[in-house]
Amino acid sequence: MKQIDVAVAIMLNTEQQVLTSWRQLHQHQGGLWEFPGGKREPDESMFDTLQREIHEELGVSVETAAPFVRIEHDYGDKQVSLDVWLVSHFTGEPQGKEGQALRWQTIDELEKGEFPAANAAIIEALQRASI
Ligand SMILES: Nc1nc2c([nH]c(=O)n2[C@H]2C[C@H](O)[C@@H](COP(=O)(O)OP(=O)(O)OP(=O)(O)O)O2)c(=O)[nH]1
Ligand SMILES: [Mg+2]
Repeated sequence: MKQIDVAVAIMLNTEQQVLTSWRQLHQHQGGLWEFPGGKREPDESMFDTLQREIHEELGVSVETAAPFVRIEHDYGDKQVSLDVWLVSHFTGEPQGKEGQALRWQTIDELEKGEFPAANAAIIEALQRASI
């Protein structure tokens, strides 16, 4: 089974809110909210992927991040391995560089039903960790 490696960013602002981004309808799992990120390219480390994707999607630079949790999920049409990072420092103001809507929410406000199924485990881990 071929798994797709995905780097995913939990970006927090000074009010302890997390950034979520809307997945456009044409994308896999479109019409749902996500934590920003994307697929690893050959020869990249997961941290390289994280920095590249966050720069492409939001126009900001990830300075420091720590691995938080890894989630494997089978959607039937695609198998993903989500490498989730807690981004402790970034520079710049996030903007939807690909036309996607962005919003900031507290961890308590995150609703599993608004995200792809794999994200339920991420949201549980965040709520348990009380970051
Ligand atoms: N970025 C992101 N992807 C997620 C999340 N949850 C989840 O199941 N996924 C899945 C959906 C996709 O199958 C895959 C990530 O793909 P992506 O569409 O972000 O990849 P990408 O940025 O490289 O986009 P593209 O070049 O293929 O358009 O992981 C999440 O919270 N964030
Ligand atoms: Mg993406």
